[in-house]
Amino acid sequence: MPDPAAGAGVLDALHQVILSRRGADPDQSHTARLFARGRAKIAQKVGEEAVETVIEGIRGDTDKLAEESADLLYHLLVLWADAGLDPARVYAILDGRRGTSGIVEKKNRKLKGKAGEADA
Ligand SMILES: N=c1c2ncn([C@@H]3O[C@H](COP(=O)(O)OP(=O)(O)OP(=O)(O)O)[C@@H](O)[C@H]3O)c2ncn1[C@@H]1O[C@H](COP(=O)(O)O)[C@@H](O)[C@H]1O
Repeated sequence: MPDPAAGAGVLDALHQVILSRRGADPDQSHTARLFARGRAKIAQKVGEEAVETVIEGIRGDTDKLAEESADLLYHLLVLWADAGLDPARVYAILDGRRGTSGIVEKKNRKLKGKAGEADA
């Protein structure tokens, strides 16, 4: 039964389940099947789910957008696990950006790029 009050902790719980599927039977676990098919296939699935999410976002059906977003997040977590990326690193990056406007961040990135060109 889905918990309507479930928060982002769901992602941590899912990450743990995904890690537990490494080396599991691909006939019993979809995650194990993805791991067995390899990084390129997992990445392809992330791309497909991203496109489906974009389509539902444009259509504006929030039920379908929520479903596709869940598929996207699941496959993204599988990709992170396969690549050995701890989700905490992504969360730390997001957390580090808190309070910095995206517009300011983009300007700083451009300035850093120009400084790098001048150094070269
Ligand atoms: N959140 C998900 C989740 N979201 C989507 N999917 C599966 O992803 C698959 C997507 O189907 P598609 O036809 O798009 O992809 P495909 O079967 O790889 O086929 P092709 O693209 O190759 O044609 C479906 O089988 C979905 O069930 C998921 N499978 C698992 N989880 C979570 O992972 C946990 C562990 O699952 P298992 O590893 O299967 O035990 C589950 O308890 C869930 O919490």
